[in-house]
Amino acid sequence: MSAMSETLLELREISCARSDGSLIFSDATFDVKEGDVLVLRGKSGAGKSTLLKCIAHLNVYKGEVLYRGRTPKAIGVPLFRTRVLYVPQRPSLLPGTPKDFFNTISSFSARDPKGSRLSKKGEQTPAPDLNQAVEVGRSFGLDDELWDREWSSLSGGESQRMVLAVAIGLDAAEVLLLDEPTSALDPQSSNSVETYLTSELKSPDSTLKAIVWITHSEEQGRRVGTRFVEITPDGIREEPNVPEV
Ligand SMILES: Nc1ncnc2c1ncn2[C@@H]1O[C@H](COP(=O)(O)OP(=O)(O)OP(=O)(O)O)[C@@H](O)[C@H]1O
Repeated sequence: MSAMSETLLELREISCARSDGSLIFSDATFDVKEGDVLVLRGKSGAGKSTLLKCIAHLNVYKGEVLYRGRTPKAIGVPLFRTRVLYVPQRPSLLPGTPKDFFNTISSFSARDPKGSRLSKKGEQTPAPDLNQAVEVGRSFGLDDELWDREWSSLSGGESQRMVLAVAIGLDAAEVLLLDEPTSALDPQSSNSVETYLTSELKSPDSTLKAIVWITHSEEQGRRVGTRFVEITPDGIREEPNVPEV
């Protein structure tokens, strides 16, 4: 293995405009390295969700995003999106069941147009396993039967945990882009999500290597974060690491 803290993402002068041409934010330039939990903060409407969607190539933007030194287009956008996975805050508009959703995304992850360049040397990328996602769901307190329910029939907190269980169970993402992942959860469920994600990140066998995490909770930010980036109208700045109290 090469040295620790490999660079996974490089953002270079990302800016994003509204349809009227006014800028939502500009000059987002930072790297995401292995082991980072980069907490993204800012007022409501500052552009946090928009920035995550730009990183995932789900929004039109100016500037450049590189994943392991390559552009999303060079990798193939559907595959790139499984490696750098945006996890929405509200999945309620999805059609079908969580199981359907898992299978649809699995098919993107299996479709690897550039062959083995992204997988570990000599290894075939294994097909995602629904059982693994169901396992993760159990650790978040989700009953197995929920996988066959329509998204629209799940509670806000159930669907929020379900989307996370899918994202982790796919076992394809090296970087998760989490958009207020526990906003609808009670403290206990929220804690199980935090614990699961941070221990996954520390496990050497895990595919997951870094997280960009939007939260409005200072406390949660302090519990999970290793780096802190704030979006303000004046620009995007990284804050010095606040020492543990
Ligand atoms: N599709 C869109 N069309 C027009 N404006 C948009 C669109 N998406 C986002 N915006 C605007 O871009 C700005 C940033 O929105 P965004 O959702 O990224 O903010 P946020 O920081 O994530 O906010 P919150 O904390 O409330 O979730 C807002 O002014 C929003 O109204």
